[in-house]
Amino acid sequence: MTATEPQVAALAEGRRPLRRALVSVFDKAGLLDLATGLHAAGVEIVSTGSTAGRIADAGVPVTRVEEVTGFPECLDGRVKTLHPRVHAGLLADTRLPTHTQALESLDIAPFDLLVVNLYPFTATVASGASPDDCVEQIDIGGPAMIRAAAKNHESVAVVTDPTRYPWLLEQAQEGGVVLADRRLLAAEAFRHTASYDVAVASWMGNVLTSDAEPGSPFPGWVGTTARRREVLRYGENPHQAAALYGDPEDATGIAGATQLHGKEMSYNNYVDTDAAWRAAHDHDGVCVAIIKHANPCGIAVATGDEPGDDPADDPADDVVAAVHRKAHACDPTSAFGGVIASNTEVSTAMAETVSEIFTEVIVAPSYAEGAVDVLARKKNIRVLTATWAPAAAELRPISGGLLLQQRDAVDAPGDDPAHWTLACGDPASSEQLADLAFAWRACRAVKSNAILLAHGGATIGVGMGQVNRVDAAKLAVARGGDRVAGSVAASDAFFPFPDGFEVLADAGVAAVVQPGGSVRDEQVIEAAQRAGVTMYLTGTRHFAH
Ligand SMILES: NC(=O)c1ncn([C@@H]2O[C@H](COP(=O)(O)O)[C@@H](O)[C@H]2O)c1NC=O
Repeated sequence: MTATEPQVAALAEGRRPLRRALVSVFDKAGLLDLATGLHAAGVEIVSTGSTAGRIADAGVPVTRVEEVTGFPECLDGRVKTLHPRVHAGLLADTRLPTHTQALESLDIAPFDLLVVNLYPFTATVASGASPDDCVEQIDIGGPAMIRAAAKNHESVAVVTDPTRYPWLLEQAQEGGVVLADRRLLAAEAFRHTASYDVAVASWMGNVLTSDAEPGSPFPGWVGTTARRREVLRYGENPHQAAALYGDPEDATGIAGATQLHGKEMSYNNYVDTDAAWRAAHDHDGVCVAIIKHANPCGIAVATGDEPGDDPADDPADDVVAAVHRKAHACDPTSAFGGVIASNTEVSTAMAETVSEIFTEVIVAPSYAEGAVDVLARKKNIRVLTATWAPAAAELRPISGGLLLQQRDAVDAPGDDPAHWTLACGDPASSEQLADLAFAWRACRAVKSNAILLAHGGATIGVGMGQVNRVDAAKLAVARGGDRVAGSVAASDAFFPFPDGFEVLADAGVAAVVQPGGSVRDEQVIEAAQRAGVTMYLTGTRHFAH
């Protein structure tokens, strides 16, 4: 038989012809178009159980895999393709005469194409299915075939993603798949089985059983996989290349945020937006956080005194706009070029104010009608919607390894003022207690050492990232200016000496909340007593490094 003109052209391009395909897919989307197209391109189709049934029902010729193996599918589908006649056909390197001779002597035809997608293990686990049902959805034969074909990409093209079918049919019509594409497909295939195995191994080691040490939530192994979502213009600095990774199908959190307007997100935008989003979700009720370089330059919450409650209020004003104004008033100088996060819908009134301020990013769960148009008056502001989906644990790379810790949620007993200990002074008034509770939650968003001053449900001075608590207190007081007298303060960790506290007392702070637990607590409390300052101890610490 002599080659046709298109076949000669295809061979000259290095295309490997597709003569025989094995198709075994759980997700049948696009299957009939694929089978019809492959058949039209002259490809012989071998297929499993219900995949073969669908193809045959569509009137496309198909060979059932049992006809190839001479062995029935058995054990409820646990054994279908796990047979030397399948795997020899997928693994024979047809460049090698010894392999082709072996196939001939065993009367096995090679496969040029494998199309497989796997049992939906992750979706089954997510559905809350029983352990037996989850185990049943661990695909064994599919990954075995994918790995075999991917290893043998010199001879076989392997497709695991149904979105590739139209492309595959084009290749079939053009005479086959070139080696460069077979290599790409093989890499995709191994990533696919690797991600699948990470999901199975994580479930087996964390849910079905656990090798964590007694009292510890951490398993003996962690696996994580991520795909490139976006190449960023540059990293933290212009000379650093950077990209965003994650699960492109996961629309949660800041990595999965939707951008409604503005320039592309930068590396620093992502870092700051994540910090802002987290800060805005550390509070119940309406909260707006403004972040710069991962530190707050203003956080505020609704206290019930905002516009909207009183009929005399300006109808064009509202709670979230007022909360944003309070947050912005903390440090307008630093808020220039900041990132704003609101844990509630952004109103047009808030959008009007924000549109007057140079802002890098604004993120919220939603925007009132017209609010995005108002924000979009500024060409560059990035406007995002996102969902709040905090991970239970956080990974941080260090040289030579990774640190893993539980997320620092503000839900410890010490985060509830009802569990605080009044160490000295008069019990705080209800307004002061509300401000102390707010300050305590807000200081979790500040890089240590953190001292945060608050009044009226808003930060008024933040001292962050200092290597001693005295300087953090001085910075907070300097930023608070004439608003400090009568305000309240929170310290993210204990005062090791009275000096840091004394900076606050000298500036007129009326009440302080801190974890306590220093060997010099007594001296610190005595200093508070002398100064007539109310001091509460939480017993909980909120370092953020
Ligand atoms: N056990 C086997 O030999 C086997 N071979 C292929 N599969 C899987 O069976 C599914 C297709 O089965 P069906 O054509 O019956 O719908 C595919 O998701 C494929 O990955 C198998 N099933 C699970 O391991």
